[in-house]
Amino acid sequence: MAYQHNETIFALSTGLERAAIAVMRVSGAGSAVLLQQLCGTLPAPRRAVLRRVWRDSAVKDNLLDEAVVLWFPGPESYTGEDGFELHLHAGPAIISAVAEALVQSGARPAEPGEFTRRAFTNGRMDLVEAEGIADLIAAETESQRKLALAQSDGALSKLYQNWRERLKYILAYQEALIDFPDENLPQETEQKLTDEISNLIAEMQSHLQDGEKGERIRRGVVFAIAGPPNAGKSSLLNWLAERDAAIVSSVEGTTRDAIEVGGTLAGVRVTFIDTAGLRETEDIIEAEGVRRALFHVKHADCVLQMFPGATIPEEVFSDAILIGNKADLIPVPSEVHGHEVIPVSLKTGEGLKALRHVLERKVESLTARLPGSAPLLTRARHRAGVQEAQQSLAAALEQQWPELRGEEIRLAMRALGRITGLVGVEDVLDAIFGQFCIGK
Ligand SMILES: Nc1nc2c(c(=O)[nH]1)N(C=O)[C@@H](CNc1ccc(C(=O)N[C@@H](CCC(=O)O)C(=O)O)cc1)CN2
Ligand SMILES: Nc1nc2c(ncn2[C@@H]2O[C@H](COP(=O)(O)OP(=O)(O)OP(=O)(O)O)[C@@H](O)[C@H]2O)c(=O)[nH]1
Ligand SMILES: [Mg+2]
Repeated sequence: MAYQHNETIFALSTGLERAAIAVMRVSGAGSAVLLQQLCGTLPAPRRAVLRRVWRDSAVKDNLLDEAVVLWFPGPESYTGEDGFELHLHAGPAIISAVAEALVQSGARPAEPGEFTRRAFTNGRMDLVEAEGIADLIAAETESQRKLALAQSDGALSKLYQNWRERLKYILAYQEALIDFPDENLPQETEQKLTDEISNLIAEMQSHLQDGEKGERIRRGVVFAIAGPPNAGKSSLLNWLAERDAAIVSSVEGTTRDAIEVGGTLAGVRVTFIDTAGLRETEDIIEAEGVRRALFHVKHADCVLQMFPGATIPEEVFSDAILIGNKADLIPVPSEVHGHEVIPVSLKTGEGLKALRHVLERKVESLTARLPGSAPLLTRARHRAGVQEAQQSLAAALEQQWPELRGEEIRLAMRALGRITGLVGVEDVLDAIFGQFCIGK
């Protein structure tokens, strides 16, 4: 898509559901003329004022609304361009009349993420911060909110920038080695460079090995509920979901499709997946259900492995919490193959409070961080970039020739620069900003 900066764009930046106030946001070079046309003289920068909004204020043609108006002259604005906001009464007729007036005066509706894309292009924020803003808008839980706020505020960007800056220094010394081969830099300096590269590799390693906590907080912790038919898996899902999400029946093999339900535990987004009862079966549809169940067992962050009463499972899945159900009917063993069992009854409710407690602790341990620890990795895109940088640095250490070593360091810098959007990112911008909502 050819990118036009001079076009003036507008969008409704508040939710589409019925609300009292609607914020119409405008950005671009034509903003001053547009605002004067609608509301008369320009208000003081960044001050909220009450104004009448006209289709054409000069001739007092067609009063559209009385609104709170904000004028944001560039570059001290969100996008870095001239812009303004109309805080309108949220009547659909008002919103469409104002939108029509804006279009008639040459503005066009913004594309998803276009305001933030302009902010990025105008150097108001980097790509990692822009992604943080998208996450902030999507955040549904406390942990998502905190993670996104730190990222949109530049904490993660600083980490990547710091690595890149340090590589720049290393490269400068490397270049000195290349340019003045005779004036051999002291052995000590060479050792320092090698040490610093090793330090960076180690720092990147600990960032990459954060147990995917950031990614988990973003997408949610996934629990798969698995076990033999009739164990009470769907009953458990319904209890967790607080609604009748899955069919419960005494017929073995009731559940076939995997049924996903979202929720919040300990301030963290979670997904519970109910699956088909695991057994050998001739029924091809049920067999497909079992195949899918095993897929979820393999990919979940934690398996809630359920068995009914005394029917002890032969194997315990890795990362599993063992739940012995139907404690009202049959005594449940307190451990299986050395693993602790949580006895519950989905019928009487016994043990469920203790189970919720165990799940909350599990979620906490899967996402917890030490206070003051380095920012978490949040996206596969960043992970790929850091991995690439780390591989280039490992290759740099292998190189004997300063020229080739310098080349590897440059590749590492490039990989980091792509994460924050400093270099070579045109190809990813459409994909990144296309995921934003309109009006952001
Ligand atoms: N009404 C309204 N609320 C909003 C936004 C908005 O655009 N409009 N935001 C949009 O995302 C967020 C706040 N972010 C903003 C970031 C920068 C500027 C801005 O004008 N910055 C100038 C001036 C700063 C100042 O007044 O000191 C600057 O940084 O130079 C405004 C909002 C959340 N709330
Ligand atoms: N007595 C008793 N019955 C239960 C309990 N939990 C579930 N049941 C019953 O056990 C039967 C099976 O429950 P489901 O939740 O459908 O079991 P499931 O594991 O999803 O079974 P499949 O989908 O066939 O794999 C139903 O009749 C439930 O009412 C319990 O704690 N005690
Ligand atoms: Mg079921």
